[in-house]
Amino acid sequence: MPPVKYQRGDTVMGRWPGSSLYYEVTVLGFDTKSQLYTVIYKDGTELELKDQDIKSVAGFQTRSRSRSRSPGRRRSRSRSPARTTRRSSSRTAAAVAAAAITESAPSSRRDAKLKDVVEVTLSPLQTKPAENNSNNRHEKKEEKQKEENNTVNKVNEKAEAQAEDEPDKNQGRYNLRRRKDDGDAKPAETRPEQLVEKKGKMAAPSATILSTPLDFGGKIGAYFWLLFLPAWVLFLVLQVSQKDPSLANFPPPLPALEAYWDTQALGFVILWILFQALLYILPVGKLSEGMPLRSGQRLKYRTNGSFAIVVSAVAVAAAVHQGVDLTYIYSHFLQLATASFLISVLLSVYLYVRSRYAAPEELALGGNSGNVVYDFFKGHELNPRIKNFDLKFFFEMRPGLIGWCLINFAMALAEMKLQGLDAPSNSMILVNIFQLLYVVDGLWNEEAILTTMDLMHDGFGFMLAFGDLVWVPFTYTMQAYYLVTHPNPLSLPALIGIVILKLVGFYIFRKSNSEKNAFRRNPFDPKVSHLRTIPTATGKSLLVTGWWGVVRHPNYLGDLIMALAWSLPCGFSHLLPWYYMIYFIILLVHRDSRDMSECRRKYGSAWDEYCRTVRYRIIPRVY
Ligand SMILES: NC(=O)C1=CN([C@@H]2O[C@H](COP(=O)(O)OP(=O)(O)OC[C@H]3O[C@@H](n4cnc5c(N)ncnc54)[C@H](OP(=O)(O)O)[C@@H]3O)[C@@H](O)[C@H]2O)C=CC1
Ligand SMILES: CC(C)CCC[C@@H](C)[C@H]1CC=C2C3=C(CC[C@@]21C)[C@@]1(C)CC[C@H](O)C(C)(C)[C@@H]1CC3
Repeated sequence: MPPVKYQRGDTVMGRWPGSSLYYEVTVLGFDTKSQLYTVIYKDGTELELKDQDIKSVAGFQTRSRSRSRSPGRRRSRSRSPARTTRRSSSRTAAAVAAAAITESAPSSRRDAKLKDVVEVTLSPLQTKPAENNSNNRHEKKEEKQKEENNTVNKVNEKAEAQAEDEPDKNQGRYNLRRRKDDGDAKPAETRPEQLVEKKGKMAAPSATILSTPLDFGGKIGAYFWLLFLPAWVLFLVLQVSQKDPSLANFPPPLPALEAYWDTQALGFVILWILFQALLYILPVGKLSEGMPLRSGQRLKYRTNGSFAIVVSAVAVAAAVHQGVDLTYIYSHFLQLATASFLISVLLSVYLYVRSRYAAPEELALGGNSGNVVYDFFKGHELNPRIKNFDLKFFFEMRPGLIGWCLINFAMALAEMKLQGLDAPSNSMILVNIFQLLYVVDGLWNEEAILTTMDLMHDGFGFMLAFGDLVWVPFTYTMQAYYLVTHPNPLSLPALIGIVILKLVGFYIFRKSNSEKNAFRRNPFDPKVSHLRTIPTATGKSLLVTGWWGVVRHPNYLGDLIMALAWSLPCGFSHLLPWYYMIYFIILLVHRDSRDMSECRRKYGSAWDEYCRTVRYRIIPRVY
């Protein structure tokens, strides 16, 4: 094995893909497996380069002073992938990297240019594992399509682009591998000392595993959240079960210890999860491909969520028909929550233990700090699987999500029973239908979850396990639970107004999520190919018109409008049914800033350009 020439933190000259230009870069790490250096350009763009595409700074500085080309000339040789419009061209990745220096010339500059061209053209295709061949073909096609898509959008640049097209078209052939763009976001502003270096158990001896900066208050924060989140759910469950759940009755009295436990409740939760697991593994429905991983691999997911919810609904209806009293869920809410919590803890422990044996490329960079508690909380392994059974996907989309609808339905039955009604109240019907629509839509468009942050970037640990099994089913049902004993009759105009609000929110949410998903899957898709984009150095582009040109997270806007429509049917007597709305604002604002810094790290100046073009984050002209 050749020695590792450059060390983490070294400043060297890295070739810009598809050109003979070299820029000053900092080495972030070396992957012994792929034999590639991860380097960061001055504008924050990260790429993976081969050893022969890196040169020491010393030789360059002397030569470049006498031989630097004019920017115009430089541009005609190489088009920065992070450039789309004339306006942006001066600021983008390569251009911003102040230290752009032309290729060193061993004897004469012409020879050097020639040498470069030959070097690049003859560079062999990067060979990938045989089992990925079809995927690779797909990826290449997709990349080509992306490139074409970008070219179509660059109206102002047509002439310039023509002259520059060749290097980009050939990019797939160069051995200058692009930094993969799935989950390997590393901090643009990261200086080597900020990077966490860790040797994975199964890693080759010198493999450097990078981790993104800590989130959620770091290591101390992880302790806090581990204690706070279960305590908060307990508080909500106890508070909502009070006759008067107002803040005047805070804190709710703690029940005796034995009141938390019911073995039958644990049995029901386990049965429910197993039932959902059975539906998930049935060879029914589509097999969808996830986004490319750091290893280049694309996982396959069984996206049969609609099938699962339909079968679940039939099973529940059959059970009710057979005389099963679903109001048990209402009367044993605390015990069911405790049982689910226990399962989420056991699941998280299992996930953490198995993650210790995972290969480095299987780890989530966000949960790879080296601190046991933080990594346990945030999720260490990106896509834990038992054979083809994807644990993160399954738990995020099935038992808790479908369980949420089951609990809401049980609350409607409990309302009828306790209030002596023949049918649920209007408010209860609205809450049930609205949230059912949300879940059914999520399952119907299950494939779209594969391009969300959780699936692409976040590891599977306590946060998501608890979120999926406890948080979603036992706190998202707060409105329905509240309505069981706190009726809130709605006037017809109020009802119509709330329905309209929900539909508006749903429209924005669905359209924007589908637009991004369609674009990420195939930028050449006629549904999205007319949209303008900003290319980035990773090969992915960013939408700047359509929904993603209105605000940076149009899907969050739609989701928040829907959340408002879920709380309104409960009226204004108490704060508790508004809990979801308040929590959701905090969650989405935090998620937005997490995503902002991830994208800044991934896309460098292309992201800045996007933010300059699309100025507001979630609410147009407000935030
Ligand atoms: N009910 C609930 O409890 C929750 C619901 N949600 C909902 O789930 C859905 C998914 O949300 P979430 O996973 O947070 O994030 P998004 O689906 O918004 O995904 C963000 C990613 O989209 C890509 N992206 C960002 N901007 C652009 C652009 N201009 N063009 C193309 N791609 C872009 C980036 O990934 P890349 O470039 O790498 O592809 C970015 O990391 C949302 O609708 C949200 O409201 C989320 C959390 C909780
Ligand atoms: C416990 C923590 C404080 C927070 C945990 C957050 C999780 C509960 C959420 C993170 C992202 C989620 C998504 C959905 C449910 C909530 C969690 C898991 C989602 C499946 C709901 C249905 C939607 O249609 C969706 C877009 C598929 C959602 C994806 C994100």
